[in-house]
Amino acid sequence: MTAALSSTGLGIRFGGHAAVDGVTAAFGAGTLTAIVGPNGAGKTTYFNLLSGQLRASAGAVHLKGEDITRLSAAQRTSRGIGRAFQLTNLFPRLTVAENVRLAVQSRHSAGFNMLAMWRGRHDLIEQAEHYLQEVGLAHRRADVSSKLPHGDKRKLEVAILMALEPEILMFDEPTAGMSVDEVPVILELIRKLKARGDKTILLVEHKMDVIHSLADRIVVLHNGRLVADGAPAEVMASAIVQEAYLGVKRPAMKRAEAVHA
Ligand SMILES: Nc1ncnc2c1ncn2[C@@H]1O[C@H](COP(=O)(O)OP(=O)(O)OP(=O)(O)O)[C@@H](O)[C@H]1O
Repeated sequence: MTAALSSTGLGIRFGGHAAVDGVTAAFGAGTLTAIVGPNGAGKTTYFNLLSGQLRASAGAVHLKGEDITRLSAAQRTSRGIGRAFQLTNLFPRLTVAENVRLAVQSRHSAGFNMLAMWRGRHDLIEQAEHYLQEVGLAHRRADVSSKLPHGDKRKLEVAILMALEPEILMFDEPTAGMSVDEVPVILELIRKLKARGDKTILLVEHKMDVIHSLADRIVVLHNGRLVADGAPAEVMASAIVQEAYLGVKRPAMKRAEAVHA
């Protein structure tokens, strides 16, 4: 079966350094894959290559069989690749509701800049309200987004992503900087998206409990290379992961600590 999203020999060099080095992986529709690896392993760079923020110096990216390697990030978004950034896709001066409405609107019209068009479009307003309810931000609908606490900004980011209704959802450390009691809210949202069964979800994550509770599969990157790919239990038990990744937390793994640094 054709993968929803795949990379073949994907790579990029910064100067002489291969940040991502020949990564081949395929992500099936309805699956959630966690991308893990030590700091500097190339996870975010790999995400950037898949979503089009960076152009590959080698290899290809395919979306449902179509070669999208040369497409811009905006073209990939319009084809169904959605990514939650680290808060960079919020309009800080707009309210929470306006941010989500713009995302809904972008699916229904060409423009991002016509809040006036909302008059009379109760169907779109209701859709935006639905996503706000889903992420538990309805009570914040009139707040200016720049004034939100960090956790609420992350929830808003997820609401915006959901409102874009992408087929592929990419989350880069969605719970980073969140308080302990906020983390489950985001995890529940991702779990719900997964339960729909029609989304392909990629998640860069450091927290092992999060990975274990959500992932169908784990891809491990190390020094830009894919070093393991499989079911969570199998991958976490593999020697290469124990040494290269989990090793950073174990006293005997001085070498892995050096890699981590
Ligand atoms: N724009 C860039 N220019 C030069 N080097 C870069 C650039 N972006 C990333 N790198 C380098 O590429 C390597 C991979 O970085 P990347 O941020 O993808 O790792 P990561 O696995 O996401 O790390 P972390 O877990 O710390 O976020 C690192 O050595 C990093 O310094």
